Amino acid sequence: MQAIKTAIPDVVILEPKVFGDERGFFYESFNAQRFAELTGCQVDFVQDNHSKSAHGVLRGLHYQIEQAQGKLVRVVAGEVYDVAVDLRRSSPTFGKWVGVHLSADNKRQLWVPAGFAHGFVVLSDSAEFLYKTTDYYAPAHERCLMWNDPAVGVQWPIDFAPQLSAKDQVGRSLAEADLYA
Ligand SMILES: Cc1cn([C@H]2C[C@H](O)[C@@H](COP(=O)(O)OP(=O)(O)O[C@H]3O[C@H](C)C(=O)[C@H](O)[C@H]3O)O2)c(=O)[nH]c1=O
Repeated sequence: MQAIKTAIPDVVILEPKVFGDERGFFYESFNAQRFAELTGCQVDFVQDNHSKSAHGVLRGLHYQIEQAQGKLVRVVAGEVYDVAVDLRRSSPTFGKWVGVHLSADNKRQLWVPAGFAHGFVVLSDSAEFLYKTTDYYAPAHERCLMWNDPAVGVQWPIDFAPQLSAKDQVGRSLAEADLYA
């Protein structure tokens, strides 16, 4: 597993070492010691999530204002464009975003620490999205940052209107959103 830096120092792409042979492939999708070495974070993941979405679905941009979740995300079928937005007021990269293509083919993962809004749009016919979180789901604390706030300016690689849940259709702008310290 190796780490690839992004424009936001705390957000790290992890690229596993894949062992291929005539049977197929093997790779360690998570190793706590290696994760800590590569991210500098000592975390305990408490929940695994798995979602499947059709082409053009955009889930996000979500965060929990209390019980903030760090997320280690990956795609095991298809391809998504995955985005993290820094919502930490005290951060030098407050309001900045990073995006990365995650796919079953590239096997890349993205570490999104607590303090960020997170989401993705599906670029393949469908995508299966797996992720670990550092705190439990807390719906009362869930918030949604609008996916297309010009003040954030995420450059989603789509030329169509994404399919959004009712909740995601009424996301807040950065100016109105609840933020972290
Ligand atoms: C997130 C979550 C949801 N649920 C239930 C609540 C709903 O009945 C159903 C679908 O929830 P929702 O529409 O919020 O799912 P997503 O739109 O995929 O939400 C996720 O979207 C982006 C990608 C994120 O980063 C978050 O992890 C998460 O907010 O699953 C649970 O039971 N536990 C959970 O941890």
